[in-house]
Amino acid sequence: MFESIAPAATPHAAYPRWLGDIGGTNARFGWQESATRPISHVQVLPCAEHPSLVDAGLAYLRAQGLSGPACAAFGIANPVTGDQIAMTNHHWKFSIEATRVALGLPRLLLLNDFTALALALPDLPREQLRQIGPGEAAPQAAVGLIGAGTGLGVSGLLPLGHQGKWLPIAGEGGHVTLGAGNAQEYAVIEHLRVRYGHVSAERVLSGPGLVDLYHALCELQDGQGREITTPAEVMERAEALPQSKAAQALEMFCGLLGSVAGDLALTLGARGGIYIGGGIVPRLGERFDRSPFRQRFESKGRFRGYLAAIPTWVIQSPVSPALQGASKALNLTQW
Ligand SMILES: Nc1ncnc2c1ncn2[C@@H]1O[C@H](COP(=O)(O)OP(=O)(O)OP(=O)(O)O)[C@@H](O)[C@H]1O
Repeated sequence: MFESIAPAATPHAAYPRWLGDIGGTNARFGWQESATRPISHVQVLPCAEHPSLVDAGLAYLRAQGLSGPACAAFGIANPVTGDQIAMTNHHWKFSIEATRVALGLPRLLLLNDFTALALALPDLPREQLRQIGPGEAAPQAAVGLIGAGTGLGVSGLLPLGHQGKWLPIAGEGGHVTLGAGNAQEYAVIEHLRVRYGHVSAERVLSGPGLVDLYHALCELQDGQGREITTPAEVMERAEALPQSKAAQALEMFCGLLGSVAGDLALTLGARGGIYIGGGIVPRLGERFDRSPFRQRFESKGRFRGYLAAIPTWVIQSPVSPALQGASKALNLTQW
């Protein structure tokens, strides 16, 4: 529990700061020299090219010629429930304390990557958001965050009183059970259930999930299409062949994302809006705007009107805003 989210005195406010956003595919690092300076030295390192987080971190510091951070905060695509981390969608496994020592850090804070991203939402410039559909944010209302990348990240912010303070959510909403909205989705989910047992939202709403969804549609139709093995290939084929199974997979992906985002909005009472992050949706560009996303977001029976009033935005920031959120987390006590 959070006892307080008031800004802490030093040493938590120490600089320079080393910031990280560690996903299942990419580790993004940045550096913040002082409270008044923007994050600089941003570099993306493919996780697969480094045997451990320590190796990736040291490679970053070497490449950028940086040393001696006063503290560090890394968002990571994982629950952070104690000292031991075993990444859900990558093989890195480590002790936070051993990592702190190996990197020579006076303080290392690890938090969920979408909790970090949620902390950055109130400061996101409007020009880095693209609204999908209608709706207007209610002031001082909860906001939701969902993002498909290697996995499916979910978080949000709950308003604390009326002083513009927010409580970020550290949950694992990507692993909720995925529900079907029509017979075709039901058939795909049933196909995946036979394979995985539990079909979480992430089993479909992620990069690997898009490939599995495409393969499920192939199996349920003509059995052709196994040569496609990456989400980028599914997207390319969908773009080239609008009647293809790849295009159907992408439509279904967007519709299911809308449905899960609508569930999140209902659960949180997120009348402040739903933000869409992660690496997949921004790559869809305007195709996402034309997709069934928004219709499925609103399609919740008697709550259609409630959802129609809630805005949905795609985050289109050039630099991962989770780095800013990680920096903000360092200013909060109890982290
Ligand atoms: N050109 C592309 N088109 C579609 N998908 C792509 C493309 N390039 C990469 N991807 C997919 O995007 C996903 C990575 O997204 P992102 O960069 O958000 O990941 P991440 O931050 O490392 O992951 P996460 O935080 O979800 O664990 C991977 O599944 C990858 O295959």
